[in-house]
Amino acid sequence: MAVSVDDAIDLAIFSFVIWISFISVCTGLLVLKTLYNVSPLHPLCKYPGPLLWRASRLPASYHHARGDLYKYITAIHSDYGATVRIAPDELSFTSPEAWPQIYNSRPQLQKTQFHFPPQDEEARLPGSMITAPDTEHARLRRLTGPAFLNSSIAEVEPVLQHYTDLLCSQLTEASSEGPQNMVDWLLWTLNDVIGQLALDQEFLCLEKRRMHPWPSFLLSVLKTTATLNQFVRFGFRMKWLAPLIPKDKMADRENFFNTATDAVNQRLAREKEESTNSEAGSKKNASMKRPDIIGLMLREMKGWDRLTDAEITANSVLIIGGGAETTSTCLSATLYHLCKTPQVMARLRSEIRDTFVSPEDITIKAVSNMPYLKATIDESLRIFPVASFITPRVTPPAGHVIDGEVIPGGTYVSMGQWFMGRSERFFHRAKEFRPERWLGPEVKEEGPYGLSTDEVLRPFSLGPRNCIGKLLALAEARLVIAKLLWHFDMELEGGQDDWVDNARFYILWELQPLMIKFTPANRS
Ligand code: HEM
Repeated sequence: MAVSVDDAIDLAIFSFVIWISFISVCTGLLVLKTLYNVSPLHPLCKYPGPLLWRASRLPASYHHARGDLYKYITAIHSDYGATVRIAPDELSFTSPEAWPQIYNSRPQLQKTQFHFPPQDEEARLPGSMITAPDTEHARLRRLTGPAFLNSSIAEVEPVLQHYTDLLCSQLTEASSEGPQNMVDWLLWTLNDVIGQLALDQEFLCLEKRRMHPWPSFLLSVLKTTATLNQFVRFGFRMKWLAPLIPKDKMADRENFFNTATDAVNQRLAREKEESTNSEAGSKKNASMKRPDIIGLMLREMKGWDRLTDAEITANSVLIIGGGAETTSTCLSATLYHLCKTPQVMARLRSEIRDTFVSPEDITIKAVSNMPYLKATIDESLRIFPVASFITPRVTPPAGHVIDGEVIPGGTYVSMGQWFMGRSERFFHRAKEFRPERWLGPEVKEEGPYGLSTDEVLRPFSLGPRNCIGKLLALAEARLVIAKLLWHFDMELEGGQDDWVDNARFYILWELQPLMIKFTPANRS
């Protein structure tokens, strides 16, 4: 049937009116919602915060994607107080009492999923422990936890020693070429360690002085994720956003998952072979032929209570993503503050050089007994908390008491850790890098708030979903700092005053180059 010109015009006008009505209704609803967000009717109306942030999630999402959200949260706490509203449905707390109420309550508050790569429909691997729902998480954590105990770390010590020594010998060579970018060197070292521990792979980052494509890929994914997740927060589905991701990135992703899965499969096949060949048939002996986290995990699994191969792969990938960049950031920040504070550097150098006659004496056990070294790392995690913004939790529908107030259901809640670490409210002379504050005779120094230093901050979070790698991270950090200071004298190249200020936090940190001049230690 032929359509007349008049009919076509009517249809076009009708469509136009429908669209205009639709857009007007949506805009009207949006305006109403925005007005409601800042009205006295909103359940969070009594919590202060900048008008735009209370009205819409856009400012928080924008700054999250730019990597400077932590700075804005800090500024909002400075301007508006201890508990602030950083989005229509989100609060940030700074009262230390709120830590366990958010991160260690019974039952657990649900963890939000907006900070990690979303599980799309075509996900190649199951979720890892960091995103798993609580019930599943408990099982994953029970099966992987033993691989991160002090006794397990002692077993993988040869790997940590090997790469720390390699870092020192490579730096000895490179130091004659001029100042070195320690952000790179430390990333290379920690990636070499974690590649060996998590996937039994030699990444050869230190040897080739470059990042291995896998950790590079994971870091780039995390940065893109910080942006994509903001769209997901506004109701977009990951599969709608996928076409926006360049084809070569998708190919990298495919390649990454294939090679990671192959690596784990090879490692598991070797385990089976070694287990069969083992003279005594003892699984314990087989697992420990080459010390790594997979071997330690497998040793703990019994009968039906096991991780599937895909779960081992997913969690190994998580450990690569979370285990190297975190510790290397802590180490970069520690070196930066040491170089900026010569009296602290001198005291720590004396502690290390007076204790150890030769570098072979520097063991994980020995460095765990050095008070000033330990205090220096604690102080570094105070002034530059690697987890500046720990994943928010959501209050249950019936509400939840935090810091003496009933917080309405469905509210996102988190702690302003960056603000707390730098606040005169909690720490005397908070801007100074002063490890001495952690060295009280019996207890740690008491801050203005009346709490000892280690009660204010939780750099590794707390509760059942805290950092599984805390002991490993601290062992690595102490070992690397002790060996670097034993071998070298160090000096910053120029002031680099903006180094901290220029850092960006997505899910992990992106740091500016940290240029340091190294000279072999003067032992006269
Ligand atoms: C200075 C170094 C580190 C810091 C400050 C740190 C901090 C944290 C924090 C705050 C969390 C909780 C995240 C959340 O609630 O979303 C976490 C989780 C986690 N971290 Fe670390 N981390 C460090 C090093 C490591 C290392 C070396 C590893 C492994 C080798 C590791 C593996 C993990 C894993 C697997 C989780 C998830 C735990 C779970 O969900 O049960 N981290 N980390």
